Amino acid sequence: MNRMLEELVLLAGQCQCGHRHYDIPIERIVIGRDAFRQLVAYLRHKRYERVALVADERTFAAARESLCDELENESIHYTVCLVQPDENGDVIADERSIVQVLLETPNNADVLIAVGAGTIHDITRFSSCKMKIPFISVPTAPSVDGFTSMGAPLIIRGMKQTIQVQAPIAVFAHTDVLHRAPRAMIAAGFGDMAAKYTSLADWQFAHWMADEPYCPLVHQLTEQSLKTCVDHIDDIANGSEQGIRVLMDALLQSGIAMLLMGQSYSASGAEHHLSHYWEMEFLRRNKRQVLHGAKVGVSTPIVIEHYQRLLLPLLNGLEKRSESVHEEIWGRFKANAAAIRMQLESLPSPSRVRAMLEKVGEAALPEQLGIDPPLVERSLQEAHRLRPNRFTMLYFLNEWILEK
Ligand SMILES: NC(=O)C1=CN([C@@H]2O[C@H](COP(=O)(O)OP(=O)(O)OC[C@H]3O[C@@H](n4cnc5c(N)ncnc54)[C@H](O)[C@@H]3O)[C@@H](O)[C@H]2O)C=CC1
Ligand SMILES: O=C(CO)COP(=O)(O)O
Ligand code: NI
Repeated sequence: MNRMLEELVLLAGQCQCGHRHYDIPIERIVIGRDAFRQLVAYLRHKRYERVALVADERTFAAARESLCDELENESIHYTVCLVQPDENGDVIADERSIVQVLLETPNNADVLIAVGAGTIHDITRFSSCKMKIPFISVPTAPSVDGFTSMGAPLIIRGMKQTIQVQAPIAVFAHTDVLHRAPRAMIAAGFGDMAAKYTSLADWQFAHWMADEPYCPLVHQLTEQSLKTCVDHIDDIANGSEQGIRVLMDALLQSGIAMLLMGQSYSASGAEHHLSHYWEMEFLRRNKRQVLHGAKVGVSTPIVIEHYQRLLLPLLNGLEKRSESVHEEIWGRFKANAAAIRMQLESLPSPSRVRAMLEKVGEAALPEQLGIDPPLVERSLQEAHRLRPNRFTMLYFLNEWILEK
């Protein structure tokens, strides 16, 4: 794994895309049965004496025995902050959780350790950055690609917004812990990767249409992570050791791809915006949350269907510019029409994506997650507004083609 890290640092250093890539602050990535022993050796090497663990009740239970034994054997002093769930039993990366971590972390802590999945990482990532100390990642489930990124998607006053803060300085993933994670979380990890079909297409589109910063290397790294997951779908579906490892490698690599851009362009397109919209609506309705990867998994074929249904006819009638579309925007669309068509036609069919999701034990349709058709419809019309500076195909359709 560290070879992968070294290669990425080298590749990023040599990249000719013209954008300044963010430095990768991650010094070590360990995925294995001795991850916690190596974590303790790393803490010693860094001379960290005051360590603050951030977890929730479930994630702490998943890692406690092996992790705390190692820390205690080496007499490393640690405190534990167990982030409290909300009224529905969900731990949310919001103001309340952040304040709890800030209150319960000793002022002289040297480092925070996120012991959990996506939510605990985002709370820890944000809190540690504000405390001006580093954080270390201990993933308890291969459920998202956010462990190695620098963005923290937070719910602030009910709105899901992503704030760029910091990446971890090291990742220690214990394979036994990951292996014992609920199957739904492993399936969700696959869902977050399947979402890259549309996030990459949207990113490429935004670059063509609105000069959004773009890097072929970051695109390629993300695409490669997606491909490896698809190639090993049987292993992931079986939850085999090999499958978990492949999935975790892919999630970490996709996270580093985001980190290189300092933004989630490569990993989050309209399918993520739909998911964020649903998440905010569930919070408003006081409904139990649905896993992020499950939501972006089901939204991916919806977005593919939507794009192919609405954009292909536009591409077939390029001479008929509707009055509503700005001349320059239409000009760009026309100039890139062949590439956009190829992009749309190379996406897998919605039924193929749904079959993949079903294979890993993931929901294929939003209804299976309690997301009703009117909510899906509304999100297709409004979710692009959550990220108004991303020129996704959904943004293009809603702002220039459909609403006017
Ligand atoms: N920073 C970034 O770039 C990214 C951030 N995210 C964010 O991550 C969040 C979602 O994270 P998820 O990992 O999907 O869910 P999560 O972190 O909210 O965890 C879901 C539930 O699973 C439990 N859990 C975790 N590990 C467990 C284990 N080993 N055994 C039993 N229970 C366990 C947790 O306690 C929690 O109740 C979203 O807010 C999403 O926006 C997602 C992708 C990228
Ligand atoms: O979930 C993510 C990538 O998988 C991050 O996306 P956002 O930047 O939209 O929060
Ligand atoms: Ni995601």
